[in-house]
Amino acid sequence: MTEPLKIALAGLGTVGTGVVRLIETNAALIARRARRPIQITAVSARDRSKDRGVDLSRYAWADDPAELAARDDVDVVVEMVGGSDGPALALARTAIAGGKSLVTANKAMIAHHGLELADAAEKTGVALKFEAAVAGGIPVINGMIDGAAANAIDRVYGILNGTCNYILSSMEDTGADFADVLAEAQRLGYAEADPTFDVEGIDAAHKLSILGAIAFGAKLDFAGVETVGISQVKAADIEQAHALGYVVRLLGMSELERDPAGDRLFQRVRPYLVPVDHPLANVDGPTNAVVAEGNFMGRLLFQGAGAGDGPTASAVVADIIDIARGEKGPAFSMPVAELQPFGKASSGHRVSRSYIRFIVPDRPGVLADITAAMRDAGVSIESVIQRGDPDQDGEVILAIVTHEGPEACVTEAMRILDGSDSLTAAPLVMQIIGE
Ligand SMILES: NC(=O)C1=CN([C@@H]2O[C@H](COP(=O)(O)OP(=O)(O)OC[C@H]3O[C@@H](n4cnc5c(N)ncnc54)[C@H](O)[C@@H]3O)[C@@H](O)[C@H]2O)C=CC1
Ligand SMILES: N[C@@H](CC=O)C(=O)O
Ligand code: NA
Repeated sequence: MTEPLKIALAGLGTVGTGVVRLIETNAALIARRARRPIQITAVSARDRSKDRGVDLSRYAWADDPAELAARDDVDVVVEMVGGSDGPALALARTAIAGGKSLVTANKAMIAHHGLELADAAEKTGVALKFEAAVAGGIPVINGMIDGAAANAIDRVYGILNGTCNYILSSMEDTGADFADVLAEAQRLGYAEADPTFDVEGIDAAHKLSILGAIAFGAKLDFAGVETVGISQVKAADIEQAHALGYVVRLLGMSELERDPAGDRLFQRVRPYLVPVDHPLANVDGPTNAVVAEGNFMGRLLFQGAGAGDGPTASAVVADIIDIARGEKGPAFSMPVAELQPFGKASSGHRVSRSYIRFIVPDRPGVLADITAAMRDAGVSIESVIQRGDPDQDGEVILAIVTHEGPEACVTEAMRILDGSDSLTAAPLVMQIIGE
């Protein structure tokens, strides 16, 4: 019998418990595919006595996850604790330095420290793998590194956060309140420990920066992602979008802008209006979808569960199986030293149609102030929609759809209106994506 691959699991929450259940349920199948058994030897979490619905009595227990990296009966450390720094990073560094391969689901840690960890893994000759960190159960990292390896990729974009997609599509279907849907996403195990990371777009930005590094061979640049979340999106925006033939989706968009003076990387996460007949418009619930455009393959669409215990565990165990088969390729598809430090492309010169929602007092002159700001900034208006009566505070929602034009002009119009007494809240701008 071939020697088993011995693994230690740090973190036994949604993902960690899913991994135990998957490895136990599919042990024989996994052993055949991995060409050797996968054996859990030790586990660690905060609370030993908690009932997780899985039997942990066969595995050694460590109160401190860092102890796992020092054990002789561990070949691979699997980090499912979370957090960009703290115990997760300490464990990752110690494991790699000690010659153990690392599998992690932690996009925050990879977005902040992935290059350092990948470099260390190259030096010690171990594997660093993080398929679960981007789009949960969808094999998008493997797909980009292996399946799309022959292509120059110019653009990669999609729905990268299951919690936000669950919130937006539930609000759309049921008219439910933002806070109630978020609480349900937390109960189902989709949300981050701090759900601000989900709703403010930070989690999607972590994933987008990782994806961009792999797709373009770029030096990972999380700080370069322009990030806006969904916390300002109101039920009225979703209704309005629907009336116009769109749905609202939080998208991550990453594009390599070719320029003889030096290519630049555009990275942005924000809510967009997506036409109802676009493939991303039908992506509902915690489902994620990633579109990659390559010069020979054309447009590739990956779609599947982006969050939750089973799908995420599936991605974690796929990485473990790859390691069992001897796969140790560079974490970001090429050695860290070869990744390109592209400059940051700004969004200002990008051309799009925009939806701009204002909350205004119900009095004469307000519309004139707004349209004057648009005129002065060079924004051409396609339609103005005021729906319904003023609410109990005497406020009215006013939505403007612009013609196609440079985004910098919309930004300038918002600057002119900043602090105006014709607005009672900051406006919300959402770009409208094309086909
Ligand atoms: N829940 C999901 O659908 C997905 C989660 N992820 C990532 O997987 C990782 C884990 O996520 P979840 O399982 O959802 O989190 P969770 O909160 O359900 O579980 C975290 C586990 O880590 C342990 N832990 C936390 N702090 C610790 C500490 N200081 N020392 C020892 N143990 C500690 C907890 O006891 C718990 O067992 C995170 O990096 C998350 O971003 C990735 C993809 C999907
Ligand atoms: N909180 C994340 C979990 C998976 O990455 C999400 O909602 O997508
Ligand atoms: Na994935």
